[in-house]
Amino acid sequence: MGAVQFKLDRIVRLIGCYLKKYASLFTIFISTSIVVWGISILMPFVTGRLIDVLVSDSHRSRVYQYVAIIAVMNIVNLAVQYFVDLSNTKLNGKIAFDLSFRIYKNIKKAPLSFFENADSVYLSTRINEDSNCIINFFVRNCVNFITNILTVLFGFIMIFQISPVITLLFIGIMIAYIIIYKAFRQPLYQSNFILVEKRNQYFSVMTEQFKLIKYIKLNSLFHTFDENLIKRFKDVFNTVMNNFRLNYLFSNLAAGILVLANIIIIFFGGIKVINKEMTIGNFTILSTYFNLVLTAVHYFIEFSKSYQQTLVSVTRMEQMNEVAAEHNGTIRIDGIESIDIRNLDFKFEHQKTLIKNLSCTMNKGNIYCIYGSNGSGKSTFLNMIANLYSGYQGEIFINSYNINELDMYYLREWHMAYSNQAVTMVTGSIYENLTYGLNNQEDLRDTVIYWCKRFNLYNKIVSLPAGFESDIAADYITLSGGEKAKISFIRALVKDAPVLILDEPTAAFDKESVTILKECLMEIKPGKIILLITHDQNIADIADKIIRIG
Ligand SMILES: Nc1ncnc2c1ncn2[C@@H]1O[C@H](COP(=O)(O)OP(=O)(O)OP(=O)(O)O)[C@@H](O)[C@H]1O
Repeated sequence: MGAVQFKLDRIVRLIGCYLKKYASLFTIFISTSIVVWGISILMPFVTGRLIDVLVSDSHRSRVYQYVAIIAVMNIVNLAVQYFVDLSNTKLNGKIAFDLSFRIYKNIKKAPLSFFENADSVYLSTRINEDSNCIINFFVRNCVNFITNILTVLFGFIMIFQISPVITLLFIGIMIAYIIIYKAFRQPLYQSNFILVEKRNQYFSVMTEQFKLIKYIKLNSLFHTFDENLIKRFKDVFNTVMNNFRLNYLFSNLAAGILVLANIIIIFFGGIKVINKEMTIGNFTILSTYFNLVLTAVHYFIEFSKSYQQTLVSVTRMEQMNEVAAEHNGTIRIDGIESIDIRNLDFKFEHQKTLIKNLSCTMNKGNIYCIYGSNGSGKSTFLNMIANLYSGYQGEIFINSYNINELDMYYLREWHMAYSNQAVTMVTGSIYENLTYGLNNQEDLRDTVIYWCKRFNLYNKIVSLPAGFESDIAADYITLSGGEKAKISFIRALVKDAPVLILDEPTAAFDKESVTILKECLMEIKPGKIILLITHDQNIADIADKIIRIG
């Protein structure tokens, strides 16, 4: 019991705060559920009494009385059930969102290295599936667990009053059930763990096919991808079947005992009625309460199955919740005058040194070209200035502050603009993509239009059916590589931050666009530090200084 208690504590630790946040919804849910339960528990008794009134020669008015009571009970039951379902749906939806939102928020603050080997679809399905499972389990059972215990107790008392012998049968059932549960507990947990892991991984492979659709088509890899999916499906399917067999065995062993018990009670009860030792009404009450109790016991069988599933989700959710956040300092500065790199050494784990003893200073009003061969560490260096990597030797200063002291989230949000070679588009309109994350987006429309015209993108956008408001998906494939690169670059320009970081901005540009980009970098450079990675000598000639990497 201690262990079970401890594990329930873990569930409450994860979602306890929502009990307070949604206290009124919980109150409605619990109170209405108790009313519905109360009616269901009293109904067999009233019905049994009605049967006895019908069998005996009682006055008609007593029959009417019972019928009226039963009718009222049913109507109240129907009406209250609506509020049970409504509050249940609201609680499930709201808390599942809150919990997954909290975990997403936490995970996003994890160091970049956490994501390097993590599959995004796997992670998001895992978080969503686990939060739904935990909330569903908690809301479904927070009332049902208590009412089913009460049902067992109440039924126990009723059965005892009518037949103490049958009460012994009932105790026997409970003992048999506990033995079965103890034998199955661990295998159920393990089987559920393997199943959810494999299911999430399979879903991730499935989604990957759509992400890579262009690649699949271009290389006509349909067959290879199909085979891969079929192979993985077989693996998941075997796991599903093993899990099914185990669950089936557990449920049916327990349910078999219940069926046996039911047959015994009908047999003995029937004989007692024939021998006139029990009235038909009492037999009805006995068998209905016995069935209610069996249903409650059955509930505990299902509860223990879903409890093991939920513990799997709790364990996985705890792992997500405990992912340590990356370091971020507290000092906020407004404006960036200089960036100072001192004796920087950096290597990725298990790799050779990438950046060795690098020192340089970058001041406002200059363009710095980061130069080096493929894989020499240029993008890594820019990421280090944004403080995305830790574990380096040496120091990086911004305005004389070590970047580890600075609130880099704030600095990146307001004082750094970034455009990289792998263009990032988000799901939303083109205009949203051009102004993503910026304040007062509508006020920026003139600026956005100005830069779009300058980069010959304006006519293309307004020719689309909804113009700037045309919706695009994050993996949108009908804009050209150059057009996407222009959107990414314009977004960085519109942000108008004191530091502009450009990682191969011209890789997809035509000659004319490269000239325009050079012109506009020259125009804006007086107020900014511009860091530029390029292999294009044609653009490198606007640099005030070359920083060599590797
Ligand atoms: N997160 C990472 N973990 C391990 N190795 C990494 C990681 N990111 C990059 N690397 C490796 O570090 C090296 C430098 O990568 P980086 O992207 O900085 O090179 P680059 O100079 O910008 O190259 P390119 O000119 O080809 O764009 C590469 O060999 C790359 O494989």
